[in-house]
Formats: sequence, structure tokens, C-alpha cells
Amino acid sequence: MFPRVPTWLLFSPTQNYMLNSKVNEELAAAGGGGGGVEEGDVVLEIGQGTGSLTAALLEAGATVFAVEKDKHMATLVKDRFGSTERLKVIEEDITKFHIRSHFLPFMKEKYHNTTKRAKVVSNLPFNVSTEVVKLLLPMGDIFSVVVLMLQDETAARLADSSIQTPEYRPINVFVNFYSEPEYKFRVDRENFFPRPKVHGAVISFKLKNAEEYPPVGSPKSFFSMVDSAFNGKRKMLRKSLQHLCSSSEIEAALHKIGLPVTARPSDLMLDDFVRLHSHLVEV
Ligand SMILES: C[S@@+](CC[C@H](N)C(=O)[O-])C[C@H]1O[C@@H](n2cnc3c(N)ncnc32)[C@H](O)[C@@H]1O
Repeated sequence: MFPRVPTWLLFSPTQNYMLNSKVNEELAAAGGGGGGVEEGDVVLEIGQGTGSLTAALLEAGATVFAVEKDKHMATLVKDRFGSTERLKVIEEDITKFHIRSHFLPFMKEKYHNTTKRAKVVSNLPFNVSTEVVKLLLPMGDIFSVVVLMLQDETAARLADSSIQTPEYRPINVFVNFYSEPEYKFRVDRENFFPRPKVHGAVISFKLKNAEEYPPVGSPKSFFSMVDSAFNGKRKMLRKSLQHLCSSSEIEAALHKIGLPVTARPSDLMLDDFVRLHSHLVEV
């Protein structure tokens, strides 16, 4: 049912490579709401490996800027696609790569300085997924959509912002602050080589522009409050936020925003946190 393992995959057996080209095509088309990769798009691909997803992106008509930290893989892909003007491969670790200094000028040149934004499409190594999500989601001025292959459980957790579940975390507040996430489809582990222990899934994040962010004076102070609120998850906010104000001030603020004075972090949606922050910190 799945293609045989090509010998070049034995290069770097610690990563899980996609064997099924149909999944790569679906990944390229998964932006949702008109966000799938189209002719003329500029796409940042992270960890292009052997270039199987790169091929699908080029096929869709995109110009691809690939950041790959493995030297052999970077060379392999340069050789595979030859000298096309629609592909630039940078040998670099994405967590150390300065997107604004190096990717932005490339994008502006390709788009002839119009306001069009780029897209991110990537079959990421699972171990850097949270770091990459935190890095990219606040970049709504550069990217319109971020489409990632993640571990199935991680994708489900990030896309679902239901409160009062054990999975609800500060990262959910972060994701919803900067984007509209959507779980797209599961990718069975049989599609990868070597076969990982868990299934993958594709998730898209439609990035908000700065004008669409919830109104907080300082995102840094807002997320610091959210992190503190979840410290000691079972604690009531009137205890966990005591370093900001007295319990009675916290109770008064909770009352004002229509929540019980005994509220815990898992009782608050993004908007509740925003209102709480404005009552407690931005006074
Ligand atoms: C899961 S493999 C996917 C490869 C390819 N996209 C595919 O679908 O088969 C992940 C790739 O990301 C690269 N990689 C791992 N960590 C990275 C990082 N921090 N920055 C850039 N590339 C990274 C690995 O060398 C590997 O080629």
C-alpha cells in the first residue's frame, strides 16, 4: 500500500520522513479558507529533509525558502532540484534563524514589495514543535497561515480550546491570542519512515494581524499573568495571582468580569483572561 523505502532515507534515521506523496499534496493544500498553497506564493518550509514536501510545494507553483539544519539533507535537496529560481535552501537551525533579517527581504523581493504575506508549510520534527509554534504565531505581519504536521495528540490539544479539561494550558491561550487553529486531518504512523510510535496530524493556524489581537497593553505582561495563573493548576486565581494584588482585589476583579471569586485558570477563556488582566495589571 505504501511506497518502498528509498535508500536515501537511511541518511538520517533519527527523523521520521514522509513516504506518501499524497499526504504531502494534502499538506500543501491544507491552509483552509483559501490558504492552501497557490501559484506565486512564497512558502517557508522548515526541515525539508529529502525534499518530498518541497516537490509538492514547487508543483503547486510556490517559491520555497527551506531552512534545514542537516548539512547532508541541505546538499541533497540542492542537488535534487538543481538551479531553479523558485527554491532557496538555507542550512540552519530554525530555532536560531532570524526570520525577520533573512526571510523577510527574500519575501519582499519575490512579492515586489506588495503587502502580500507568505505561508509556512512544514513536516516538523516533533521535538521542536512547541518552540516553532511559539516562534511563528506572533508573526502575523509576515505569514498569513502556518500549516504543520505535528504529533496527533499535540495537534488535537492545540486546536481544541475547551476550558475545564486537564489538557487546557497557557499554550492554548497563546494559540488563540495569535491565531485561529484548525485540526485538519490525521496522518497514520505507517506513512513515515522510520515508523514513529505515534500518529501525526496536520493543523493549520490562520494568523491574526496585530489589529486583531485582543486588547492588552503588553502581551509580555499578559502571558506572564496567564503563566502564573496556571502555576499550581488546582489553585484558585485569588491565590496563584497574589504576587500581583491582594486576594480581595483579585476577588473583586473576578466578580466584575462575571466569574465566581473561587475561579481557577481552567474556568477562563481567552477573553476572560484579557479582562482580568485589564482589571488587575492595567489599572
Ligand atoms: C521529520 S523530518 C521531515 C523531512 C521532510 N519534510 C519529510 O516530510 O520527509 C524533519 C527534518 O527537519 C530537520 N530538522 C530537525 N530539526 C531542525 C531544526 N531545528 N531546524 C531546521 N531543520 C530541522 C531534520 O534534519 C529533518 O530533515
